Amino acid sequence: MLTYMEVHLYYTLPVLGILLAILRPFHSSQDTFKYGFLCAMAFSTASLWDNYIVYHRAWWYCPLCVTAVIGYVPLEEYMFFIIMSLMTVAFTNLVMRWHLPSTFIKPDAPVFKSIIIRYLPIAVLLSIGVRAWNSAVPNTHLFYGSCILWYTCPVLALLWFGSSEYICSRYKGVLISIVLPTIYLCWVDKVAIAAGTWHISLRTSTGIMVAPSLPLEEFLFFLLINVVLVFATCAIDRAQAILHLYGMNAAFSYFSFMNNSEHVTRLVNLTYAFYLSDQALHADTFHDLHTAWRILKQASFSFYTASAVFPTNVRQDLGVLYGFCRATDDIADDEETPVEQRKEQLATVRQCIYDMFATKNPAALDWSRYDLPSSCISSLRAFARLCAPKLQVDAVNELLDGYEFDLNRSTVETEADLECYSACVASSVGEMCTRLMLPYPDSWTIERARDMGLVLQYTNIARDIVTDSQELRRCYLPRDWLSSKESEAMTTGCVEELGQTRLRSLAMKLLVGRADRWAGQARRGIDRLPFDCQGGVRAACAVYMAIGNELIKEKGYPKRAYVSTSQRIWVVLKSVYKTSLPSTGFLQASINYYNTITRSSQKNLNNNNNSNRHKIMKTRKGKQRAFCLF
Ligand SMILES: CC(C)=CCC/C(C)=C/CC/C(C)=C/CC/C(C)=C/[C@@H]1[C@@H](COP(=O)(O)OP(=O)(O)O)[C@]1(C)CC/C=C(\C)CC/C=C(\C)CCC=C(C)C
Repeated sequence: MLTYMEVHLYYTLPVLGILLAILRPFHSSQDTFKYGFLCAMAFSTASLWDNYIVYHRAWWYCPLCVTAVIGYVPLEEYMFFIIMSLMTVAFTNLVMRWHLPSTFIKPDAPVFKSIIIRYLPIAVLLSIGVRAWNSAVPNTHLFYGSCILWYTCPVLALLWFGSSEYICSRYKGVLISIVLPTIYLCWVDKVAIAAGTWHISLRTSTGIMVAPSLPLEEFLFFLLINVVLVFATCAIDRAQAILHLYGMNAAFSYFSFMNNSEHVTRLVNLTYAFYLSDQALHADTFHDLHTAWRILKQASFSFYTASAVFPTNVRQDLGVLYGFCRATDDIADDEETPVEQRKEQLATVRQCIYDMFATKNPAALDWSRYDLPSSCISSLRAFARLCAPKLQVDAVNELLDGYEFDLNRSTVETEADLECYSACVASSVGEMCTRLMLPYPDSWTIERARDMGLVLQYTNIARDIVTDSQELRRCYLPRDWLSSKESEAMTTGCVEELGQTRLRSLAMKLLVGRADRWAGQARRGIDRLPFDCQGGVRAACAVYMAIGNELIKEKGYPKRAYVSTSQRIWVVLKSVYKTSLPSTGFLQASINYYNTITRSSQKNLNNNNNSNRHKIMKTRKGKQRAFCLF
């Protein structure tokens, strides 16, 4: 015999535990609201419904298999409402969280098609619900099945009203999220019925079996309840995305809303966003967001991969910030556009930023005033809407100063110049990222974020020594690290003249000799970020650091160190689950490199480099400080 509690202990709770463990690092306050709201709705409605059908003997349980009965229903059944809701919603999150909800909202879809998609199924569902209500006569064969239909169809009609197009856009994820939990729960049901834990009355059901010991009504129950849960998850994701995009960012501590009318307002906003059809939303708002998101997806697989780990709202903001940074960086870097024109465009961006931070409603600027490429205007509009209200203008202007340094092809003469340039283009980004994640960051945390920017920028430069020279005729290495002949080779694209060993030593000087100064302290800053953002930042930075790791593991010096997709995903998962990170490999690679260069003859290196490198390495003799980011 199998008790109902054993059904939970052997079949439902282990699966739920595994799902929640997998999702733990990705859990956000939005998820807390989703789980809490859907469990509360499922528990409250299912408790009443289940007591009604057990009262009419549609199914019953073996008295020896339950620990207690509340009303007409066993305690374990009430537990099942919560467990099933959590299981299906968690699985849906696992399947669908990797794509940004806003990218599935399409305000420019044809209105007529939208009306048909939205209202025709609603009419069908409501008519089924009414007919089922009339057919649900106790002690008849249609009673149980009809009760399932009148319980679920009206809810499905409501959910379809609030998210039909979104669900259609995500049909693959929706189908997977419905089918797999349904199959599993039907199997558990079959096992329990075969074991005699509970029994479905033939008096109130059709007697049609979908599989041995699995009545049609049970299959219908699990299928439709899972459809409700998945549709509800989609509806909440869509509504939250709309709220965030329109600045009505719903704080998800709804459970405290009783003592704060602001949260009631936000709950009302969430309901209003649920009610809005895609066509009622501004097409430009979503077009700008999709443009920024496409820039991230196409320009940096490292950051795009890592972005999937962040909570949805933060992910969206970081993606828009990336789109702004990339679109404006491309203005400075676009060699096909005359320098003077690029300088004018950069001045226009500065003016736009000035206007943006000078007004209370940055999204309402007159964008026709700014003569910039359309993708740049889109990125700026999305930036104005989602990022500007949370940022300080100084960091944005600092970034533009870095672009101006590049545009003027200013040279990096000393390490101080390199650090200053890197602070402009990377520390500013670290500061902006932090302000998007942490509404009121303290100055210490901001400084650590700025340090992290330096770490990534130095990695970037170490990776791009060859491509910067060959493609941009640029050299970001301090001139006082190089001989005049080497500087000449770098700025004329003849970087290969330096030789592999020299290039490696320069890269190592950047990574192990400089970047690691900031890496350790930057790490402590991550602990100050919101918990649901820490994994993402660790992942974003670790993916980037893996580039440096690859650089050091190479025998020669690669044209551009590359981390494979599978390796990026592995690094992200390692970072997120907080196991040992690439720095272990990085540490080992640095130790190997140190042993190699101290053991092997250094005759082929010039004296200048020798003294510098030995000076750097001497400080580490016996205590190989590696580039330990985490
Ligand atoms: C997860 C996610 C989407 C993060 C977005 C981060 C972001 C907004 C990056 C902007 C990158 C960018 C294009 C900046 C313009 C200037 C520039 C090129 C900077 C260099 C970046 C290289 O980016 P990418 O690899 O895409 O470009 P290339 O292919 O090399 O041309 C930089 C190396 C700077 C990157 C600096 C950061 C991302 C800041 C890191 C700091 C944090 C995330 C803050 C951490 C917080 C604490 C408290 C430690």
